Amino acid sequence: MNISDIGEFGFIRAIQDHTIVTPETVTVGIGDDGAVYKTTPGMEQVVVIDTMIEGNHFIIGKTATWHAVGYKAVASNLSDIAAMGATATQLVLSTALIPSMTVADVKELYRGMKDICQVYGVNMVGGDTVTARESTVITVTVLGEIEKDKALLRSGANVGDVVAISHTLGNSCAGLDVLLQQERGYEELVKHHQYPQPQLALGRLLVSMNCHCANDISDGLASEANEIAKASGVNLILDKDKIPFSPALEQWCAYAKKDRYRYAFGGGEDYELVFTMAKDDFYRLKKQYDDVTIIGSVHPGTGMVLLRDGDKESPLQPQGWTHF
Ligand SMILES: Nc1ncnc2c1ncn2[C@@H]1O[C@H](COP(=O)(O)OP(=O)(O)O)[C@@H](O)[C@H]1O
Ligand SMILES: Cc1ncc(C[n+]2csc(CCOP(=O)(O)OP(=O)(O)O)c2C)c(N)n1
Ligand SMILES: [Mg+2]
Repeated sequence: MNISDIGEFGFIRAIQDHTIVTPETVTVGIGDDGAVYKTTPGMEQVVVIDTMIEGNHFIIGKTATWHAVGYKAVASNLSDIAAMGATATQLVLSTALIPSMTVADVKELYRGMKDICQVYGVNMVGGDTVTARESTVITVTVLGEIEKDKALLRSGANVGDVVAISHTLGNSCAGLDVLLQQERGYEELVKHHQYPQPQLALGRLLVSMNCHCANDISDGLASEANEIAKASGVNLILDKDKIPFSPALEQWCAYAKKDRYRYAFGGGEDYELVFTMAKDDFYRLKKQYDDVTIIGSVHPGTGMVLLRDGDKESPLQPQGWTHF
């Protein structure tokens, strides 16, 4: 059965179960002209949006399943919420779907979204449905909350801060290459590509540990580090040999003759956090959350990123994934 067989209202009926995870915050969910939800007194509201397009962001049967597409469409939004240091609360979305998409596939797409919403306590409170001619487009908006004046901004890096990242870089793009080249194995890399984990818990810890500045790594470290340098009006110096990689990525690079730095700087979709804070605060953080690594430092400057390789320093251009 296709979605054109059940119509728009049949479609909504098919997906509206299990959309509310924290009922105490939702007065009206799916089913009316608008959703009505409660906010926590004293908290500021945060809103983010991200779109995924078939062909550009995923190829069904080759780089993703519908379940993974749903999961990742929400994960990329939650990653932006994490980069602000906020908690996620509500979600609305717009789906442009091809009429010949099967009801089973749509249910898988929504199962992926509901699975990650369940993990992070986010309610799906509404959406919009239109038909697409050639490729599916999914736009998700997530709402979140943060204590007044505590949001982690790209503009907050201070001279003297360390620059650090969470976990390791490059796994998602390497996983994409594994899938596109139809190689076997490397499940860990493939999982990073299909099911990225938004760093919400770390974002909250960063807020509590006086972090000055954060950005999520959706377009590659080169691009995100340059955004911080520019927004903060400082220079970042990154040490090439301090960038951490997973053993799985190193194995893949050795096998496929790929450059791990190209993955880290320009790969994108890692959804790790890059952040800056005072060194003492970083070591306090490290005691509570070990999977963070110092990769550089913040210096007076005009908004550049310099990459230190041995005793050479050269500008790291903001090249990464862009849509144009
Ligand atoms: N089409 C658009 N219309 C309005 N604002 C936009 C548009 N695209 C991006 N922005 C805004 O520009 C800023 C920078 O976006 P970007 O660097 O792409 O963030 P991210 O990498 O987190 O998606 C954000 O505040 C974002 O909301
Ligand atoms: C089939 C396919 N080709 C290429 C990519 C790689 N890719 C697509 S979008 C993207 C960057 C992140 O997407 P964007 O929409 O810019 O996220 P944002 O920065 O807005 O969070 C990357 C690396 C992919 N995921 N799938
Ligand atoms: Mg964007």
